[in-house]
Amino acid sequence: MPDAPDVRPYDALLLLSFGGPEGPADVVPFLENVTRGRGIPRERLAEVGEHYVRFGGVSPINAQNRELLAALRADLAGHGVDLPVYWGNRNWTPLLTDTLRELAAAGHRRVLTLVTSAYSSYSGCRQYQEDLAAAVAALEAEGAVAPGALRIDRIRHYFNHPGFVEPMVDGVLDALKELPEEVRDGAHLAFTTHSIPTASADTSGPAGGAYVAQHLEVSRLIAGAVREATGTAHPWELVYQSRSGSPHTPWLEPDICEHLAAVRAQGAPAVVMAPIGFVSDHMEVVYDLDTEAMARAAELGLPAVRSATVGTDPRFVAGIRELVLERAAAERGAAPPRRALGALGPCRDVCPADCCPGRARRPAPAGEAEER
Ligand SMILES: CC1=C(CCC(=O)O)c2cc3nc(cc4[nH]c(cc5[nH]c(cc1n2)c(C)c5CCC(=O)O)c(CCC(=O)O)c4C)C(CCC(=O)O)=C3C
Ligand SMILES: [Fe+2]
Repeated sequence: MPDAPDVRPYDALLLLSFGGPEGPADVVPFLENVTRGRGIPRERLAEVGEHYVRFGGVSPINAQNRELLAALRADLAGHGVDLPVYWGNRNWTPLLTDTLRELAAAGHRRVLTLVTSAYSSYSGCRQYQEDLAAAVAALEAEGAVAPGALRIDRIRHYFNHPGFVEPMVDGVLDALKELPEEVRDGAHLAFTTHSIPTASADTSGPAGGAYVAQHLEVSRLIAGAVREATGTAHPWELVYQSRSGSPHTPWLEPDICEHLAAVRAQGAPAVVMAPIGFVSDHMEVVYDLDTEAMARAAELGLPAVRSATVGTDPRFVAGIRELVLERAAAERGAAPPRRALGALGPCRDVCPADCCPGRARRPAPAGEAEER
């Protein structure tokens, strides 16, 4: 076996995710955790609660994270990477603070984090950093770690890493094959992601506008690769789903369901919905797309298929390993190769302090203001 890859300075890897209910009794407290202080209308909460209830009160997200955890552990072990992998969530058990307490008790002090969101936005990036800072502060306050002793970093955004994009290209190719042959070549590609308030989209990333720019880049990369593989230039568009918040606040549009009607009216013979905004088939995918948008497509008489998320695709898991080793090398002062597809280039390792602002400023982890 070749020498074990150098993971210094890190001594643990943390999978940080959203969390979801695991039974009917969890649904309301979970939604309360998600929406605390966020002014989500009651009707919207009741409606989203219904989506969970339809699935027996169980979100698929936790099982999917357990699978990702197992796949990561197997991949790291198979490549001699000596890093224990822990898992914690923002909104449901295992809660981040409990995971970090356990990890700290096991003696770990330099933690690298993988967040289950590939893009820059308040919800997908800064809010997770705030969660980490709050959890560390709680552990310091209870005396579980000395002040400043537990240091947590995050791997760079991976939306344009080949390990994320390539499995989705194959997913779209597979989805096209599921369509009846006579509508396949004319099929439109609808790349979908979570809608967010336009105000958050405008201020996302170091220079603003990163959320949409990054999704457009991934859409373009996938559409280009599909064209290369099939010889057909499928029309495509980036659209949004899972809008929440007050109807008076502008959120990114068009919604996938409106888009389906629009392309139907334009004469599209079929649609592939590609949920590029998500890393696994959690509730936003199985309800908002597979249930709601599919029903809309059926109503419109529009043949539609949904392509796969990356899930535990071995290329995605290997890509995470590569990003972990890349970041470790960078922390040791080396200049590792930083693979990224397309024109945007690799994201920086550490967000500037004014990146993806939320409503109220909360402290993010130490070192976030560093430029790299
Ligand atoms: C950008 C983004 C991602 C992708 C990045 C990432 O993965 O983080 C994401 C993921 C997810 N969102 C999820 C669930 C929910 N999101 C909500 C509410 C909101 N999401 C927002 C944005 C995002 N959300 C926003 C701006 C709100 C408004 C309230 C607020 O400003 O925070 C609500 C409240 C009810 C509602 O209004 O829908 C729920 C229940 C689940 C779990 C699914 C499961 O259980 O399987 C996942 C993975
Ligand atoms: Fe969400």
